[in-house]
Amino acid sequence: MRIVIAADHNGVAMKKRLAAWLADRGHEVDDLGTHGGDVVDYPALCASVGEQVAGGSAERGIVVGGTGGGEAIACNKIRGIRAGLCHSEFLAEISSAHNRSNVLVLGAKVIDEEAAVRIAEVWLITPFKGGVHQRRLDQIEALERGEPLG
Ligand SMILES: O=C(CO)[C@H](O)[C@H](O)COP(=O)(O)O
Repeated sequence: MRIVIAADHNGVAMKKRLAAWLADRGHEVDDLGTHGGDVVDYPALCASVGEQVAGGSAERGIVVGGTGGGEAIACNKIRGIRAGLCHSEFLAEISSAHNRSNVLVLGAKVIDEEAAVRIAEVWLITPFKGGVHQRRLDQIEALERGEPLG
C-alpha cells in the first residue's frame, strides 16, 4: 500500500519510527516531513497528506502532531478525507470499521512510539464493515456537498 506520512515538530521521532515500521511491512512510504526540530505549522502538512489521499496518489495517510487535535481538524477540511484521531487500538479499530478513515492522526505527547505502531497496525488491518456505516458515510458526504439531510 502507498502511505503518505507527515508530522509537525512534535511528531518527528514518532513519524520516523512509523515510517520504518511501515517500510518493513512492505508498504511504500512517502515522508512529507517535517524532518528537523524547527517549529512548523501543521495545516499545510495536513493539506498535503489529505490531497494525496483524496486524489488517489496514496491509499492512506498518517499525520503525527503533539496531541493531533488540530491536525485532525485540518485533515478533515480536505474533501474526501476521513481523518480519525486514535489514541487507542479500540479507537483505531472503530475508525476503520465504522468510519473508513483514510487518514490516521496520532499525538506524540499522548502516546508512546510502541503504542503508535500497535494503533497503526490495527488501523491498517481492520476492514470497513459497510452496511449501516456506509449509509452514514454517504450522509457525511452529503454534508460535505452542502446538501441538507432528510
Ligand atoms: O497537536 C497539535 C495540534 O493539535 C500541535 O502539534 C501543537 O498545537 C503544536 O504546538 P507547539 O507549536 O506549541 O508545539
